[in-house]
Amino acid sequence: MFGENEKLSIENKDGRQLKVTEIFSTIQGEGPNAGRVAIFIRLSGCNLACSFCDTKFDRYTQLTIQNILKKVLHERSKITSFTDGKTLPSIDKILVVITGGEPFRQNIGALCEILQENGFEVQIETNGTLYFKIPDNTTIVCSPKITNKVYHPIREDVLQKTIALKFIISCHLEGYDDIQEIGQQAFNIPVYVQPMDEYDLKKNKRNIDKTIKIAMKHNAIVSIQLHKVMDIR
Ligand SMILES: Nc1nc2[nH]cc(C(=O)O)c2c(=O)[nH]1
Ligand code: SF4
Ligand SMILES: [Mg+2]
Repeated sequence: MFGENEKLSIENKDGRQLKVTEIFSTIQGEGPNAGRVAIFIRLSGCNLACSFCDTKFDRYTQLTIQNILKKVLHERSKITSFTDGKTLPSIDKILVVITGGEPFRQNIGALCEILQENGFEVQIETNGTLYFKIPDNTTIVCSPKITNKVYHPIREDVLQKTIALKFIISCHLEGYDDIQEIGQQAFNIPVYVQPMDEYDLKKNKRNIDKTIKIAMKHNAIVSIQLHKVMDIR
């Protein structure tokens, strides 16, 4: 959180066990799936240390993917407990979001597969700098980062599966003067702009104003962190 985490490199293993910080059900608060019921799997560690990072991900338990699935199924049983397991027809599949930290620091291919075999839709939140092979119908929301004025470009293999780009907009960090358009033209990916939460009302107001200006200029889509508005996880 706030750039105080140790930068960790990729763990090149078979992905049968993963370092997991938390598993919980909530409402996806950001990007194209905002508002959807979702089960979050937060994986531990990140290869970057952004000064504005709003997440704790150092703590972890090493879990087999079978145990992760068990916990996800338990969360699903809580969500569907009012409906005898049947959800509304509008909710085709329940969404599982794999985030971090940086989820592609670990080999998440087998986890995505087992989740999809069990009827879940899987979406990954990534900073776009790391990648492991994932099944075709897994989607990626990529939020590229700038640290110490350096832009970290999105990898080509990440872009191939990216359904939305999410730029975090701040008035107070150099390098966030405007959205980068990397990937937008070549891949025709929808662009979301989200005001950075700097835990300061005045700064946040300025970030919102700037986000709106950028949205207007680029015809981008504004993303507000819904979970923070609702004061949930
Ligand atoms: N509700 C909720 N939605 C989110 N969307 C992306 C999140 C993240 O931490 O990656 C997040 C999160 O932490 N909580
Ligand atoms: S890439 Fe995301 S999780 Fe990693 S330090 Fe930056 S904001 Fe935090
Ligand atoms: Mg978060």
